[in-house]
Amino acid sequence: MEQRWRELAEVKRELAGRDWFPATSGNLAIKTGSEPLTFYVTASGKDKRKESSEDFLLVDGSGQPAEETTLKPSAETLLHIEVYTRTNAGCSLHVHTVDNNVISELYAHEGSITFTGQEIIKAFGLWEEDASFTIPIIPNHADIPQLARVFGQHVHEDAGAVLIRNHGITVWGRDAFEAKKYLEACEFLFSYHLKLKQFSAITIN
Ligand SMILES: CSC[C@@H](O)[C@@H](O)C(=O)COP(=O)(O)O
Ligand SMILES: [Zn+2]
Repeated sequence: MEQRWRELAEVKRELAGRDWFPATSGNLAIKTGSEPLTFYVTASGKDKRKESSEDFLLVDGSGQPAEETTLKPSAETLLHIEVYTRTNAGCSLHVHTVDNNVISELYAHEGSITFTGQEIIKAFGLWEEDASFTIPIIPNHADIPQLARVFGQHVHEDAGAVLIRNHGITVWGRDAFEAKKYLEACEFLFSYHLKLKQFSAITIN
């Protein structure tokens, strides 16, 4: 089987092991060609914890299947297209977790959340002692083309992350390794932040 398929299957297996695909949520993509754009994306509506030869399908730059298939591309394929048309990223990952949903709700009114003073920020390639990492938070538009347009306004670098309010996070990187590293660092920061908030509240009250 093709190398890119195997890489994406490996990422999917690891994220499933973390239980980051509740209730069929989540979708993953990996670029296979740039001119013209083609990428593998998860098939829509499946339990992403399960593994099969029908987990991914190849799509083109408009999100249509690039080969004969009965599979439907992820409902959120347009977001992955934003990543691949605006940057040189090679892999994009979207997961729903309780932590990323709670963080997105808590900081939605600010439009972003910024982390600083944490060693794990180095995972984003930020090595200075006072480095900070900001993740934009966008509204969860039901209309996917509109969601993709708003999402695309925050996609500038080859690696990055955007939270969708009470929905989930989409993270991308130059390759599968970097995208997964970013995702794990984001979820680490969310979990840390929520725990700290909870313990601080208990101590104060
Ligand atoms: C029940 S999960 C909600 C879905 O609408 C969506 O947000 C999601 O992440 C999975 O959609 P999919 O079409 O399977 O890629
Ligand atoms: Zn989703």
